[in-house]
Amino acid sequence: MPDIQEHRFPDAPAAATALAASIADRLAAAIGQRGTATLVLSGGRSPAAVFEALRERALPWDKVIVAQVDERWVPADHADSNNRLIREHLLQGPASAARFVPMKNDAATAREGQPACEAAMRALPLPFDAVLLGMGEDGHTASLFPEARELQEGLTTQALTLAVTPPAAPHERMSLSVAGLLHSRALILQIGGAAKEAVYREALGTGPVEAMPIRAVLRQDKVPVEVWISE
Ligand SMILES: O=C1O[C@H](COP(=O)(O)O)[C@@H](O)[C@H](O)[C@H]1O
Repeated sequence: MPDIQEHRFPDAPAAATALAASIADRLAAAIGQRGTATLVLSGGRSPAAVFEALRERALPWDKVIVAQVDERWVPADHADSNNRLIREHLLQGPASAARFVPMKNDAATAREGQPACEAAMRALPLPFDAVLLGMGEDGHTASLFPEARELQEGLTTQALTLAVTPPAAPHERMSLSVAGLLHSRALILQIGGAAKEAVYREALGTGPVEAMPIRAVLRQDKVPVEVWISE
């Protein structure tokens, strides 16, 4: 089992503020030690408030590299684009000086775009300083979905990235693999609300990783995991 540290908050705004402060401290420390910091971000609904609190933090943003945990293969201005979420909620004001390395490229499909995406991720300083994860109520994290035909590949490949067609969610995706997620100094999992906390508690129990891919993060022993829970 990894070192799992839980942080609990009475509501989402309190969790977002505290999590943003913790991430900012981590980035500042990385910049102090290595000159740059690499922050790898999830999309979906959960992280917007964290992004908004984080962009208010005083950091040498030009030394921060922002990359993605996963991306829907849609144009950058699409409502479902994680790229758009990051640009609109984080990369504003002083934080716009950060270097953003999006996953999506010009290829027509995620499968065709994967080699260039892989090269772009491999060109980043490794290990990443922090990876912010979300989790769906089906136990998926990044775009590693239960029952996706690429799930085994995502769990076993040594490539950092893979293309995924979700079985029950829109858009072909690009996702970090488990190996990609574990190229990190810290994995930070956001859990909002009672339903997701129940899924997270279930994932801590026994059962196959394939049924709840978040277990691949919760069962490894290479990278410490922080779980930020809001009620
Ligand atoms: O599809 C995705 O889902 C997960 C969870 O999203 P949320 O909306 O339930 O917060 C997210 O972590 C991932 O980045 C996203 O592409």
